[in-house]
Amino acid sequence: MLGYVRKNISEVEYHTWFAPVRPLGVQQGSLVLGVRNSFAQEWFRKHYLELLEDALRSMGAQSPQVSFQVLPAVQDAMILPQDPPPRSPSSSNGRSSPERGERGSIPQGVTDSRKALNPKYIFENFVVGPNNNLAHAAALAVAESPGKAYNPLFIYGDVGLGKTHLMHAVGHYMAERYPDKRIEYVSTESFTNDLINAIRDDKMTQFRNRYRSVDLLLVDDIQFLAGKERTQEEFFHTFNALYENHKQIILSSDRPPKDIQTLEGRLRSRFEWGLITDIQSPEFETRVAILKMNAEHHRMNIPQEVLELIARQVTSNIRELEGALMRVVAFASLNNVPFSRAVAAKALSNVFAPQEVKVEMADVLRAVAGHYNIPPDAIRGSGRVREVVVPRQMAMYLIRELTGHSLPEIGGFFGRDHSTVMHAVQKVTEQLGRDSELTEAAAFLKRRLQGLEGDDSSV
Ligand SMILES: Nc1ncnc2c1ncn2[C@@H]1O[C@H](COP(=O)(O)OP(=O)(O)OP(=O)(O)O)[C@@H](O)[C@H]1O
Repeated sequence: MLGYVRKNISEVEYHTWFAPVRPLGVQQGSLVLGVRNSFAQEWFRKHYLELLEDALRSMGAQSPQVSFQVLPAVQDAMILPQDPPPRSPSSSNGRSSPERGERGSIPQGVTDSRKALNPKYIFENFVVGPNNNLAHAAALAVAESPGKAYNPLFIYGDVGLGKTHLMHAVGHYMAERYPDKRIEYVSTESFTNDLINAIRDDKMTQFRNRYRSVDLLLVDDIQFLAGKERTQEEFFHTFNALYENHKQIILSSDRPPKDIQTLEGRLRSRFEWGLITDIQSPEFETRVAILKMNAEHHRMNIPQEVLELIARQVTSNIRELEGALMRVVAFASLNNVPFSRAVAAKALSNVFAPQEVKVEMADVLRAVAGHYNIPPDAIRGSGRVREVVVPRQMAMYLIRELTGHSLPEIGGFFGRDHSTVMHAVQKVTEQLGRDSELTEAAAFLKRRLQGLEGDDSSV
């Protein structure tokens, strides 16, 4: 549709109105397009409805219908990680951030995709750990001496480990220091698509102009070149043109060049000219640090133990890690409960295999105190009235059941000896099944401490 529209209106009009439009789906036979505000909605209805219907007709629709909806404003506070920049061919080929002919240094017919860089993906937001420190150091070196340090820089690693983030960071770094430099970020898919369009529309000169006149070329997911001969051929020439002019090239891939099947030998060897570096899955500490940074970034005070629980749950993909944090935040906020390990475990239980929450003695004490509505210190104190003795025995029993602590350790926690704990555990065990109130309390507290029950207090 966009192709049709673009041919029928001016470039400026196209970029002003159509670049921000998002397809929302089909409702009752009508294609629903998301627009930025009610003014745009009105404008589309008045000026572009017919054009859009014609576009659909040209694609074979019998009785095309198009309607417009205002896109909801993005609320920064609730949306934690920013989405990665659009990668689909229709939205990431540079059209979303065009400045054709508007900037002195950019030749006509050439896009400046600096704005396509995700603002979140900067060096300052990149947590360095043993898993990524080499890739990080290499990216920094390249950012400081583009075209000189390592060319090309080839970063590979599994999904969601920060390859795109590092590439964009170099882009931002360069854009800040050298505002006149041209930076192009493109996914291999978009590159391929642009090439296909250029061939079809007889615009190869513009295509070559665009890619061969940049100072920094960032190409994501280069493994998708596999099997695409024409794209490889064109990319080969782009690569050579840039390389010979000492322009920096950074490539990312999910595997090293030698493992990309059906990649032409001459391209493979070029990819190996510079530096090949990988990113591994982050260690536990790095995962916690990433979560902490994300929480702080959004001014959310999330206890360390909650971050640790999330970091234990998601071990390999950082995008998923950030998603898990977002789920926990949304869950706590929707249910209006404070962040706790139990809340986090509950929030994540639908997505990930339920995880054993490691229960600490202090957790049990707090939960029991909350349930019986007495201060924790009273439970650990020396009082002998029934109101504190029952909760104390319950707490000892639950600690014995849910933690790996020994009788003397539990005794130490309560300032008593191990025989007192043994007696308490026996007492509660005997009462279970006989005393319904105590049985229910034990079952409820157990579930809550293991994160299987809603958290209405301060577990
Ligand atoms: N070291 C890190 N510190 C902070 N955030 C990170 C780090 N690594 C990755 N992230 C975040 O994880 C998310 C996924 O990263 P990114 O998109 O760069 O992964 P990728 O390796 O390019 O994945 P794909 O293979 O899907 O393209 C992003 O939100 C990014 O900011």
